[in-house]
Amino acid sequence: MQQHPIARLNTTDWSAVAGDLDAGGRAVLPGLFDERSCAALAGLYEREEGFRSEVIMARHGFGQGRYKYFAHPLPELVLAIREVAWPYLVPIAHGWHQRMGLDVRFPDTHRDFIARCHAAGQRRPTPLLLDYGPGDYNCLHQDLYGAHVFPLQIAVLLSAPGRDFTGGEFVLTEQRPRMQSRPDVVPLGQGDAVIFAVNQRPVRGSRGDYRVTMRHGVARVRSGRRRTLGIIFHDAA
Ligand SMILES: O=C(O)CCC(=O)C(=O)O
Ligand SMILES: [Fe+2]
Repeated sequence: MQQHPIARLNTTDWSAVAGDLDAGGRAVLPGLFDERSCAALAGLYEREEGFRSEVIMARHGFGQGRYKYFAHPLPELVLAIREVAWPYLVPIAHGWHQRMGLDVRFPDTHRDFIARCHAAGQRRPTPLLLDYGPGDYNCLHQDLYGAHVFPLQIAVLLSAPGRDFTGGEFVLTEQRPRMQSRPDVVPLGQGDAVIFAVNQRPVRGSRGDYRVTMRHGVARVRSGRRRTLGIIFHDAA
């Protein structure tokens, strides 16, 4: 039997994750969700209750497709992932902040970070479910929702490529100083999670660290339906 997502987080090789994030601004956790967890989460999209809003992406020029932000109380699994992943991700975030010369440091618990967001007026939950049909896509973007930003986020692919949909690749771009953006397609299977940079990350150069700017998006879905769970650690203004 496959491990529960939380057990899977606790047995992850986080130094390997840190290495991947330092090398390329992203790390894949294969099979974070088993098929049952994927189906349970993806199936929530049709429900009326449990969400604070739905966004039709084309109306805002964000792409084509739709997404729903969860309302409080967040699904238990989403809450648990943020709380359990937090202490593993904070040292990585601190390493990046130190190398980028940013003063911000994060508290020991995610709960305390949320309290910080709330005190600054960032009170709306940001975890979301995304839903794409044939022809849909997600333009390159950054999930910044206010001054308080945790520099890493997680997306979990809930649908099975090849079986549920074709196309719809997860894409990152990296903008290096004075250079054009470099694309990075991240192959994901059903239940795989990708941890990636929200905004900037440090890269080691011959004369010390410099910053690159990351964006993420989704290539056109060719056929079928593709659903994703997005986990952002800061709340929104
Ligand atoms: O659907 C995806 O894979 C991308 C989702 C996304 O933009 C996010 O989780 O912030
Ligand atoms: Fe996003």
